[in-house]
Amino acid sequence: MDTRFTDELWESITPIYQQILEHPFIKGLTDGSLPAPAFRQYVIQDALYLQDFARSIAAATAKAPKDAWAETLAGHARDTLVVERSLHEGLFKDWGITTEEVFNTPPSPTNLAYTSYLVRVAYREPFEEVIGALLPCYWIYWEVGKQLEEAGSPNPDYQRWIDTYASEEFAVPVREVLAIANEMVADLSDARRARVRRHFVTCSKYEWMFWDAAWRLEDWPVKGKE
Ligand SMILES: Cc1ncc(C[n+]2csc(CCO)c2C)c(N)n1
Repeated sequence: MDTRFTDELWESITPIYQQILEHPFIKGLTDGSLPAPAFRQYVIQDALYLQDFARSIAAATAKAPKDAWAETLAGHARDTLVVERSLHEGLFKDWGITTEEVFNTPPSPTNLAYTSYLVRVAYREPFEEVIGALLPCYWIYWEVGKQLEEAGSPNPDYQRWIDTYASEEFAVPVREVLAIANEMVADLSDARRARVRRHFVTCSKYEWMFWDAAWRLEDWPVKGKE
């Protein structure tokens, strides 16, 4: 498998990835210093994020030029809703929050910006650009999961989160989407590859911002009747 394209993509986000590893939210997962309200805000916002993420993969499925890719992506759209929800629902139960309350929570400004970007790319741009936008979500979580696994966490909730993303089970969809990314660029011009990379970099920044927003307990700076 020729991985030159995805190697190049990762190369373009190394400074962003370093800043993710150094972020106090990520450091706080392993040393246990992450305040519980920040983790809780993260998990609630993530449940909302996954609804739109799943729909963006479904849109990529509809645009896939090869049946094999459509088949893979259809499975990911389903698994996003089913598998990750199980991690979240266990936590909501422990915290005494109902799923209704979670889904009635307004998305934070950063969450809305990130998901709106994903959905916009998914609905109006060509297949390869949608994959470029979706890829950081898979890949960064896998790399972060593997990195944090070595250190572990004294907090069982944080350890469970780390275990989810460091697991071999989670590696399968990551490898599948990386393979699609490398295959899809075979006949693409440099200009079209550059557009894929642009989305990849933008969404990698949003991944940093998503953790940062929870860390800051980000809220809307003005209030309406919610
Ligand atoms: C903000 C945010 N970014 C990435 C993920 C991880 N993730 C969500 S869906 C999916 C694809 C496979 O189900 C992956 C890897 C997350 N949970 N939250």
